[in-house]
Amino acid sequence: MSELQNDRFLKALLKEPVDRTPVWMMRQAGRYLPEYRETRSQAGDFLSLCKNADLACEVTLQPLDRYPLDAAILFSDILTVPDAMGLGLYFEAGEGPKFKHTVRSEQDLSRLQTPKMDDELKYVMNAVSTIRSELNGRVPLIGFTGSPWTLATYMVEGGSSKDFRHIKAMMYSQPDVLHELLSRLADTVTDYLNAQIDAGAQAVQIFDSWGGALGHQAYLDFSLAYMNRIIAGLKREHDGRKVPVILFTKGGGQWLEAMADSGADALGLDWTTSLTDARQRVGDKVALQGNMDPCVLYASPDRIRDEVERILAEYGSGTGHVFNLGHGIQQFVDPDHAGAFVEAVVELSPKYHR
Ligand SMILES: Cc1c2[nH]c(c1CCC(=O)O)Cc1[nH]c(c(CCC(=O)O)c1C)Cc1[nH]c(c(CCC(=O)O)c1C)Cc1[nH]c(c(C)c1CCC(=O)O)C2
Repeated sequence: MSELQNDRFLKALLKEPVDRTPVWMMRQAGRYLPEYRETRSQAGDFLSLCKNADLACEVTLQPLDRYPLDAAILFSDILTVPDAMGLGLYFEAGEGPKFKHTVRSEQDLSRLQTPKMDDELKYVMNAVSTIRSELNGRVPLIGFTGSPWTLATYMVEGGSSKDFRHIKAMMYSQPDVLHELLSRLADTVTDYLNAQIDAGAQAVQIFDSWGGALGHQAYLDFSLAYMNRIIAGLKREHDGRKVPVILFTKGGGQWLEAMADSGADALGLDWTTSLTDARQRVGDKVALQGNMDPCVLYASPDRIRDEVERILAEYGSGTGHVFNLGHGIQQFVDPDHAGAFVEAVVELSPKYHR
């Protein structure tokens, strides 16, 4: 495996000095790029694209060919895990993900399969190793998983949800069933991330997209507790180098202190939290990733640049910041605006590292 040519992303996550602030975008490979839409139509549909290592690799690299990004992220989806547990994932045009089967009872739980990383989920590991070899050391590759809580929301609701009524009803009236589901997910997801690390992932991110929908105590008991368990079970080294872990709870700004005790190296922040406050609260323990509102990319390149400058100043000088959006880039963004964002970070950030 060839030497890493650009390691400022890994260094910033470990709070080692860097020459400028590293930058990548959540969902950087996706529908806002015409070349992505082209490759997806070649694959037939989104899931076939995820399951074809060569095409998944191709779309992973597309944003890197356009922009000076400091990391690549595996092209896949968090819902590959519940799919491999037997729930039958499919995508309805314009409606997002759906499952053929849901998990709402003890009996549903007993039907769940325990997927093997070298069988049902082998295609993900093939994508990781194909991407690593194709990247050839340009930038590090990020692996990822959904958090147990976030995966469970899709498994219990049967798809996306606004109110989370089935899973919250379960949480309040059958907490043991939900704990059992979360526990099974924590074990599977720990294996899943370790298999990605073995296959070549150089950092991993846990996406807890819906942790912010929980009450204070419920977040600690039903989301964070299981993420703590995962992090404790991860192989944290590969090829003699530390594999940093990023924990991202969308809407989790109020729990940063508790999240900083999870063992994660970095916390992902959405745009509702100030980087100055976050750094004061937990900056001695963890690095911070974020946190521009993805909708800023609908504004002009000049306005985007101003916002990048504001966020760089909000974090302040020194390492420990990975620039990102506060959530995934949206499909209607102009690719040139995404370029203006990345270039602004590249151009404006060196003065914070002198
Ligand atoms: C909740 C969640 C999902 N998937 C994911 C999350 C957590 C992050 C978040 O909060 O956004 C994570 C994800 N999904 C995708 C990636 C790829 C890596 C990346 O570039 O960041 C990652 C890291 C590709 C994708 N995953 C999906 C697409 C769009 C599929 C298409 O091509 O039509 C992509 C590029 C599909 C997907 N997958 C999921 C939904 C709700 C949807 C449909 C949403 C929509 O329609 O915009 C579940």
